[in-house]
Amino acid sequence: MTQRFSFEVEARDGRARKGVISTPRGEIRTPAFMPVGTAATVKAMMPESVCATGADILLGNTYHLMLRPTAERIAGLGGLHKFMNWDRPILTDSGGFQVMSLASLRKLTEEGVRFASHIDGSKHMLSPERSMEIQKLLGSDIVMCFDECPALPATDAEVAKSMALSMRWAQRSRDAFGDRPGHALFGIQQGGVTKDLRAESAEALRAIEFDGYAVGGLAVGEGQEAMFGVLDYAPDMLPEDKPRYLMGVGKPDDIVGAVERGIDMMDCVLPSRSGRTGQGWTRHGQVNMRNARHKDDPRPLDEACGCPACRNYSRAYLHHVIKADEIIGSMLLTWHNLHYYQDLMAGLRDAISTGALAGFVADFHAKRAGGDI
Ligand SMILES: CNc1nc2c(CCNCC3CCCC3)c3nc(N)[nH]c(=O)c3cc2[nH]1
Repeated sequence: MTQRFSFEVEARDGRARKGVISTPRGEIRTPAFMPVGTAATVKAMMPESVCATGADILLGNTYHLMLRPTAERIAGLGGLHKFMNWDRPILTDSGGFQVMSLASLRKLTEEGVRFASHIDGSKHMLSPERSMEIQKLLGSDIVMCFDECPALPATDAEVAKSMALSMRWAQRSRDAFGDRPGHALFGIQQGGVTKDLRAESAEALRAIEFDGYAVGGLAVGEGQEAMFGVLDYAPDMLPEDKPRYLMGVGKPDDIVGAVERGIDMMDCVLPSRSGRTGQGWTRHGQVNMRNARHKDDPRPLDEACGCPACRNYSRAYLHHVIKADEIIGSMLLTWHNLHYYQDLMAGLRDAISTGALAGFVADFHAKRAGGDI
């Protein structure tokens, strides 16, 4: 087991890369999908179940954990890994994005963001320095810079101003992070959908030097076409030998398109959140298990899936427990969705290592019937 953080690209197919990130807490096979564990739990999943789906790393959340139970309490109890019984790598987001989407009474200044908790209205402040301190208290293996993600629609001037602030915050994050062997700090590229601003942001981050680089500021409502338009150039502006993390993405077809464009890591609440609402994601497309047509269907959700839900239960049963709002409904569909996402990542990794990505992608799209199946 290494005491350092490192990334090795093992194979390429076009712009896509297959590789491995080595950390003191274990290896991360890339391209990787990272399940989201916002409040120190991947909702409806035991940690051993998350591991069984094939996930090498999960996400924690500075914003939620600083409010409840607080980072100091988690540190006092041995850190986030021990607290949530997950001894593999954890990446934590820096909190800025969640403040802007969840908190109220927000005041943004050069210093940082003052806000009121969405839980109890108490007053808090996040800054690059405070975010680094919280992520250190949590003990996360991959720390994200404290940044500002502009809400769309935004003018070029607003995007430029926000990106410049994020780059100053990136320097302050780097300075506050210090030297923590075995722990990584990732910079976050901003710049909206404007190529010149994306280039300026990439140059600013290169000059500061990070262990990995995220493409931020996307999946905020711009749509897949505009997102792919940015991914047609933005990842290649970032250092080729470091991991590239596309934040907040996405649906299965978003993931396939992002991997084709050189992305190595992704996270999204979709498979877990939609699992709780009865949405199943399969190789043939999306299935709404609340639909009455499943009432008498003895078949599994996905014949070709090896997850516990598909091995041991019928669509009729899944439909019943979802409609009855039984807890096992969320458990089974979340498990299935996370298992499917990891199956997809394993397929992408295999395809890249055998130079067969184009065929894999063609087959992926051919299998997906339109609409519900
Ligand atoms: C869903 N779309 C989207 N998400 C973005 C996120 C959040 C990624 N997911 C984090 C987990 C979710 C809760 C706990 C951690 C972004 N985060 C940052 N810091 N910066 C972005 O530009 C940024 C941009 C994002 N776009």
